[in-house]
This record gives sequence, C-alpha cells and structure tokens, in this order.
Amino acid sequence: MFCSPLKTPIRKIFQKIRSEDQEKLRQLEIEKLQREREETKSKAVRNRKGRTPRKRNGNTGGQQDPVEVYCRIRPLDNPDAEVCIKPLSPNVVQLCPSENSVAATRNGQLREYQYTFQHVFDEYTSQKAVFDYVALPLVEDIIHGKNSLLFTYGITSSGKTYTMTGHPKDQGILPRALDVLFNSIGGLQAKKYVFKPDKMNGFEIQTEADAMMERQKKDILPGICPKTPSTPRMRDKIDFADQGRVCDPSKVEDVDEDCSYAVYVSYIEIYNNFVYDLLEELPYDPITGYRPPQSKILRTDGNDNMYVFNCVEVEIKSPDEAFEVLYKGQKRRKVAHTALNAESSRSHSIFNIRLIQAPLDPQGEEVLQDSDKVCISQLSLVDLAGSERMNRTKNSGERLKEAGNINQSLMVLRTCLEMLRENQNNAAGKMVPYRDSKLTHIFKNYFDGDGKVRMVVCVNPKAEEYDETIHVMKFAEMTQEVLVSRSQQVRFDLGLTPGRRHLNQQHRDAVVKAQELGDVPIPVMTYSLGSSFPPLELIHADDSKTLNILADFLQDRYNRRQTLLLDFEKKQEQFRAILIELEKENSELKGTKDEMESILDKKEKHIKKLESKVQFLEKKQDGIQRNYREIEWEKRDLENKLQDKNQRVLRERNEKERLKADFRARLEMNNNQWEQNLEQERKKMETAYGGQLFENRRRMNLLKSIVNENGQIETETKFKTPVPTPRGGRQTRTYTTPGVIQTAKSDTDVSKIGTPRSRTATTSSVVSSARSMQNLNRGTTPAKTAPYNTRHRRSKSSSNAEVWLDHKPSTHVKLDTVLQPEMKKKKSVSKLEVKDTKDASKYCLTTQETTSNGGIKTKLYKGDVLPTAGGGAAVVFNDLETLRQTSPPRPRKRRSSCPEPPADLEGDWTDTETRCAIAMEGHAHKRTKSSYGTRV
Ligand SMILES: Nc1ncnc2c1ncn2[C@@H]1O[C@H](COP(=O)(O)OP(=O)(O)OP(=O)(O)O)[C@@H](O)[C@H]1O
Repeated sequence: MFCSPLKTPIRKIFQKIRSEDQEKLRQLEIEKLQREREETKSKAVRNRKGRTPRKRNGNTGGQQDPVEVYCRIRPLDNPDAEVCIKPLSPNVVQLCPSENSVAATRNGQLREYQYTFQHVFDEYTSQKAVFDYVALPLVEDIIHGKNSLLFTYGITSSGKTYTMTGHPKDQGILPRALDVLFNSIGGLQAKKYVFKPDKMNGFEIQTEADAMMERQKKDILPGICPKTPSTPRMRDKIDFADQGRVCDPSKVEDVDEDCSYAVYVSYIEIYNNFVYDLLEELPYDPITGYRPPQSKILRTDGNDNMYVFNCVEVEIKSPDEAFEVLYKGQKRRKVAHTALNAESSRSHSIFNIRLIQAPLDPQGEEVLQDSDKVCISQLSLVDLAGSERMNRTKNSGERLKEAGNINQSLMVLRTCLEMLRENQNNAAGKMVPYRDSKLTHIFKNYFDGDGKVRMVVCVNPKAEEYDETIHVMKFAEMTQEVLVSRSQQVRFDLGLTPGRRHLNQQHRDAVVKAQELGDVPIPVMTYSLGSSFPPLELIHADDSKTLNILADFLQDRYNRRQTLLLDFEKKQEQFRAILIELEKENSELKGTKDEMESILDKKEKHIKKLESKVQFLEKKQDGIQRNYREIEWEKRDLENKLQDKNQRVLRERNEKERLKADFRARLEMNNNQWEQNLEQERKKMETAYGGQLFENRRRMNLLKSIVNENGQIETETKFKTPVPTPRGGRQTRTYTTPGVIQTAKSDTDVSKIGTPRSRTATTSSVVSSARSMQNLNRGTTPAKTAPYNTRHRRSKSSSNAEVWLDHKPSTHVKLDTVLQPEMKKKKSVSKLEVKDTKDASKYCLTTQETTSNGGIKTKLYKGDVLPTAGGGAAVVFNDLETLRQTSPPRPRKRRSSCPEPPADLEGDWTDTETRCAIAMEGHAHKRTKSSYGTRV
C-alpha cells in the first residue's frame, strides 16, 4: 500500500529540522562551556582537598612567657577548724605547719613558708572573679587564634572540680568559658558542617551547599526517622536554665568580624593511664547492655601536634549544646566516694574547645574556600585527679590502684616540668619523659610548642592537709619557672575589604528595604575609610595625647585606604582576568560560529538537493498512484466475477444433492416393492411345497420299497426348508425318510446347508438308478419354486442343451465306478476361472476323501450356474451325489428297512458346501439374503 504524500508539510519539516539543528548546536556550545567551568571548579576542589590544613599561621616571634600559676584557697568545711595556709597579699600565701604535721615532728620546729603566685584567691573569691582573672584572657586568646592550657592541680578535695566546673548555680571556669566564647562569636558562626573534621586533627572547608546536604543527612533525616532502640541516641535534652544556670555575660570585644567561626568540643579522660572518649556512643546490646568503652591511642598529626585518634568531636552552636555534651561526658566520668571526698574524681578529665576560623570571601557572604586560610586554636581545660596519701584515704582494691596511677601520672608531670625548667635554665638538653604518662604525652605540644599555660593550684586550708599542701606548693612554685613560647595573634592579611561582612549585611538590609518600598533604586555597596575624624582641638602645646589619637586615627585611616587600594587592585586584576577570559571565549565562540555557519551552508545545500529529489519522487508517486487505482478497479471487477461463479457452482451443487436424495428415496421405494413381491412369492412357494411334500413322501416310500426289495440301493433324502416363524424369524424343518429324523441345531446350520437334497450311492453292486430319483425329483419340483433369485430363471431346455462345468481338482483319482453322473456336454477344469462359467449352465464339483475302512468316498456337488448382475456367475447348489468304493464285497446281509445314515454325512456335506462358497467372480459382492446359494 502506498501512503498519500504530504507535499506541503515536507518543507515545514525541513525548516523544523533546520531550526532544531541550530538549537542543538547552541545547546552543545552551552554544554561545552558548562563542562569546562565544572572541570575548572572540580580541579580547584581537588587541589583544596589535597592539602593538610595548617594548625595556625602565627609565629612565636621568639618571645616566651612563664607558666602562670594561680592559687585558690577553698573555704573550710568547718569554719572553726585550724588552717595551715593564709593569703598574705594578692600574690603571696603563707603556709603554716600545724603541730601534728609530719614536717613539724620530723624537724621539731614549725617553719612558715611563703609562696608567690600570679594571683592568690582566698576562700571568699567568687567563681566569676576566678574566671575573669584566670580564664577570660585564655578565651580571648583562643578567639585570636592562640592555644591555651588551663589545669587545676591540688590534693584530693581541694576544690579542683569546683573551680573547673562548679555547680549550675555557681559555674566554674569551663561553662563560663563556653558562655563567653559564644557571646563573642555567636553571630559570626559559619553554618554547621562548613568546617568538617578530616579525622586527622585537621579541618576542611565545605561549600554551604555541601554543608546543607550533610546537615540533612546527619541531623534532619535521623530526626525524621528515629533510630532503632538497640542504638539509643543522646539522653533526653537537659534544660540548663531549669537548673538555675546563670550565663556569664562577658564578651571578648576584639573579634574579627570578617571571619567565620565554628566551635568543636571533645571530652576525654585519662583513667589508669588509658585514654577514653567520654562522648563516644557506646555500642548497645539488648542482653548485655552497653559495651565497655575502648581506650584510645594518641597520634601525631601533620604539624607534629598530639591528638587522640578517633576521638568524637562535636560541633556546637550554642552554650546549651555544649552543656549537653559536658553533662553527657560528666555522667560517664569515673567518680567515686572516698574517705576525703564524697565525689572524688578518679581520672584526669580534659575538655577541649577547638575554634576554627577562616576569612570570608570578598563579598562577605561565605567562607573563603581556601584550606590554607584556616586557623585552628585550642583551649584545653583540665581537671586533674587529686594526689592523695594512701594512709589517709584508707583506699583499698580498685581505689588503691586508681590512686597509685593518679599519683604516678602527677609525678611524671612534675618530672617533665622539672626537666623542662632544667633544660631552659641550663640548656641541659635532657630528654623530657612526656611518654611516661598519657597525661604528659598529650600536653607535650603545650610545653614544646607555643601558647599559654596556666595552672590553678587548689588548696584545702585544713591544717591536716599541710604535709601534702607543701608538696603542691613546691611543685607550683617550680612550675612558674617553666617557660612557654608565646603565640602571635592570627591575622588574615589577604587584602580583602575590611568590614565586608558588616557592609554586606547593610547592603542586604538596604536591598530588602528598597524592595519593600518599591520605586527606590537598589543601593550599591559603598566602602568607608572608617569613622569621622576625632576632635582635633589641642588643649595645650604639649597635648601629645590628642596628637597621638590623631596619629593613630590617621594611621588606621591610612591602613584602611591601603587595604582598600589593595582590594581595588585585586578586583581590577580579577576583572581583567575575567575580561581576558571572556575575550578568549568570545573569539573561540566566533570561530565556532563561523564553523557552524559553514556547516549550516552545507546543510542548506543538501536540503535543497533533497527538496528537488522529493519533488521528483512526488511526481513519480503520482504516476504510480494512477496505475494503482486502475489495477484496483480491475481487481474489483474480477472479484465480482469470481463471486458470481462461486454462487453458480454452489447452486449446482445444491441441485445435485437434491437429485441424489430423490434418487435414493426412489431406490428405497423400489427395494421395498421388490422385497414385498419376494415375500409374496415365498409364501406361495411354501403353500405349494406343502402339497408337493406329501407327494414326495409318497414317492420316497415307493422308492424305499424298491430299494429294500433289491437290497442294493440306499437312498436318503433330506429336505430342509426354512419356514418363517410367526415372529418373522426362521424355523428349520427337516424332511427325511421314515425312521430318520434330523433337526438342525440352529439357523446357522440351515444357512450352511446349500442344497435341499442329498443322495448316496455305493458302487460295489449293481445299482438302481439315481437318475430315476433325479428325474423323480425333477419331475415333482416346479421350476418356478427356486427361492434364491427370481430374476434369473432356470434353463428349461432339455438335459441335452445343458453344458456342464465339471470341476475336478488335479489330484482327482479316477475310479471305475459303474454309476457315474450324466453330463452330456461338459467342460472339465481343474482350476476354476470366471471365463469358464460363461457358457456353462450347470456346475459339478467333485471331491474325494478316504474313509475309515480304507475306501474312497467321492462327492459330487451339483448346481445351476446363474449369471449375476455384475457380469459374473453364481452357482446355486441343488444336488449332492456321494459315491463310495468299498472292498472286498462282504456276504450279503439283509439290511434293515431304515438304515442308519453315515455319522459323518451331515458334517461332510456341510463342510464341503461351505468350501463351495468360493468367489468365482473377480470382484467382491455382498451376500444375498438367500440361504440356498452363494452369489459370486
Ligand atoms: N571555693 C569553694 N567554695 C565552696 N565550696 C568548695 C570550694 N572548693 C571546693 N568546694 C567543695 O569542696 C568539695 C570538694 O571539692 P572538689 O570535689 O572540687 O575537690 P577535688 O579537688 O576535685 O577533689 P578530687 O581530687 O577528689 O576530685 C566539694 O563539695 C565542693 O563543693
């Protein structure tokens, strides 16, 4: 089938293809540019991730500061108790031994010792004062990118934990430090996960988009889909405000606003010289409960800093979050009840606050994506376990072991500091045994590196504590002599506009306002050189103060101008680079455009060619369609004719069927007619036979008497005629000579009987004539009584005209019997052929068999040959002659009047008759209903 062509739309299709091609080219160009940009971006990201972040970018500048030691005396539990220590001045304490002290008993004299510290806090000093004095400068340092270590030292129950942590209502250094830190950087914090730990003590920077993805993954999604109970999350949130916590309002002023900040905390303890992570989520087993924590190992990072490997660091965004972490860690901390302290710390705890800061990008929007410009500063707040005398604590078992380890680690700390001092004073260069204890190993960086180290020596003024306190004082005094390198404040001199975060915020606010007001033009970002000039009026000629203020102001203004110029130049450079890039892109695009235009020209030419080809094909298609229509008409015409013929054939077939049925009906009618006629004939014959039978019997008796007289002839005559039963079946009636009655066993027997009569003759004597019997029979039998085929009449010609077909098998033995059948005209055959039956009207079959007494019995079956409708012949047997040859003749005996018939007569006769039913014609036919003959 051909489709109808769409001539006009083809042009439109071509135009569409052309425009699609152009569009595709444009898209390809855009994709190419995007790919190039992404590649450059990913290269930048790869370069960024490959670097290890620097810990800090300041240098020591060769300056050193001694470890600052503060002394805090706790109040007595019993105000009336004797004291062994009293502050003499803000820096000096005096240690007075009690009379019971070991030193007093040993020396026998009560000697007083004075110790000078950075500051001495008496028992009335508040937590706030201690914090402001000791820890606030350290918080300032951490914000300025410096490291600091603050630890509390003292004997057990001297107030170390109280000083470091305090109570919710009376907070110690740690919570206050967190408060101040968040008060200072709260609004300058980067979004969560912008700074991400690299698990090697460093941090990497993520874009805000990546950080948002991580927030969704870690914080939002687990909240939406809570974890299974087998891995319990953090304990329920604690509201610290409910516990009466009062925030410290202090704030560090000098914070770089053009930086972004993030706070990470970790909480570890050193217990029995093993490091444990107090914030680690312990695996939970429903049967055994929480699994015990695994100790951590210490490692050195790329900057030779010690850190706890695989330690959990939590990013916190508010003091409350920090307190949750602190609370969680404290619950896990090893605390025990001892004789000297109800809640004695059995481990050294270290709470690390790490502040990560990085400058903002030039727009003041996001963190600058440069890992080299990241500063990590750390404040370690350490609550040491208290040294204790074994005999005083009366510890045993586990507590005793703990105490041993605590004392051991404190001893190592003492040794390390002594060694350091010695090295610093004498340049001894001895190896400091930091590795002897985890406590000293972990703080190695603070003593070897730069930063600030402060110690608060806590003292219990109880007189009984004198002997131990004196050791603490000695250690504290010695520690003050150890020098630690000073850190420099971090400054990111990148030449970026100072105050860009603030300006950006102002600009954003202005844009929002302008959008709200509608018509007002959107303001552009402006840069300022700082505040206006200070008052310049000189009070007197030597007013150096005003001049100094002016000089500072001008210096600051100059600095700002320089920074702005730098920023401007940098931006110019960037702009130029972008312009060059764009110019390159432009020229490349021009080249591509020319290329594309030439491709387009080629394609247009190709399209024109295709259009002319299409026109030619359209014409060709028109011609083909015309032909197709004509063929279509012809086809339809032929189909109509074929349909007519089919109908005619169908009609004729129906007519034939009808004729056939008609013919069959007529045939059946004729058959019925014939059957009725036959039935009538049969009935007539039966009535005729009745009279004839009587006559035959009479004659038979006559014949018997003749035979008896001569004693030579034995004759038996049997007639079997089927008589119709009242029910339409057949009944067999046997006629025989008197005294011999034979009855057929069944209808089958009757049907087997082919001839109505039989005769037996012996040849051993002269004989009577069977012929006379034959004639007798023939004379009494009416010709028309033949029951088998009414259509073929028996020949009525004389015996002279009869032509016999004498059928003798080749094995026939000729006997010299006197009595022979009379066959005037005969044709002898040993093998019967159909053609032999053509001229014959009579048929005789001769068979021979030996008898039991050695004689030969010859049987002659005779019958009429009748032509059949199929062109063959049928033999109706009607006579049987039996010739017996016996030897030698026995003396003559008088026979009984009714001799017994031979026993085998009936069977033989029947058997042979069956054998005679041989097909003589070349084709098969159905058996007729007649039981007297066999049609062949
Ligand atoms: N300055 C102080 N003002 C009021 N109470 C204090 C002070 N110092 C300590 N205390 C109290 O003294 C007790 C013991 O103090 P703390 O637990 O802090 O001692 P410690 O040195 O940490 O002991 P340990 O080494 O055994 O852990 C606590 O009940 C605490 O409240």
